[in-house]
Amino acid sequence: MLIRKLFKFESAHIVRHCTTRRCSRSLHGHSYRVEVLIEADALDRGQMVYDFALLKGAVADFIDAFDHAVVFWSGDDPAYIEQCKRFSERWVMLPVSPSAEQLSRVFFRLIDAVLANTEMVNGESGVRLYSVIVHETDTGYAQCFREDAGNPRMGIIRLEEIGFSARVEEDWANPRMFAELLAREPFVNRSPGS
Ligand SMILES: Nc1nc2c(c(=O)[nH]1)N=C([C@H](O)[C@H](O)COP(=O)(O)OP(=O)(O)OP(=O)(O)O)CN2
Repeated sequence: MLIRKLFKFESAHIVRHCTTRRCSRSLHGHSYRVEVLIEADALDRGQMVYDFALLKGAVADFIDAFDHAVVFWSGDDPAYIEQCKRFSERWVMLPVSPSAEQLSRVFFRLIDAVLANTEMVNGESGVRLYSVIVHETDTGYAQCFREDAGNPRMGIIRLEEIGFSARVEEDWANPRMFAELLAREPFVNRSPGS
């Protein structure tokens, strides 16, 4: 069975080498919507695949990292990167260009790592990330499946190569969340309200 949770954020980017000049040469923003689809073949003690409330912790915070942030590719012009960091205290650096496709892969890698590192304490079983959909506009979206997230022909996404600004990390409930994820320290799946 599948469940789906919707998240929203607004952010700015440039997508180098895309076909339109507007997109590849001018900083512009989008109101993104992110659909996170999770599957399981069993239900927890609450008779749920995975309690929606549990997605309001680390998963929500990782997506919120992109909110009111400028998102750039580490392979972009160093002068542009320097100015992004200088004039925006909220920024996210990615090892891939911030197209909708790559954002869906980045979110897949992050959320998959969160779930893999999560200690399930309410009888959840076989909980797996199925897919992530990133809507860049009302009319265009990209959908990442597991085989896309790890596809080297689309670019390797190593979590250690993602960078969040200090301000972004300070805004998280746990500012050490990303460092702990990289260190494979376990998350406990309690919701923020419990
Ligand atoms: N496959 C992709 N195509 C495009 C992407 C992308 O990430 N993946 N991104 C862009 C730009 O970021 C652009 O700003 C959005 O493109 P577009 O849909 O053309 O934007 P509009 O505002 O014109 O949307 P309409 O709903 O069609 O008015 C370009 N392409």
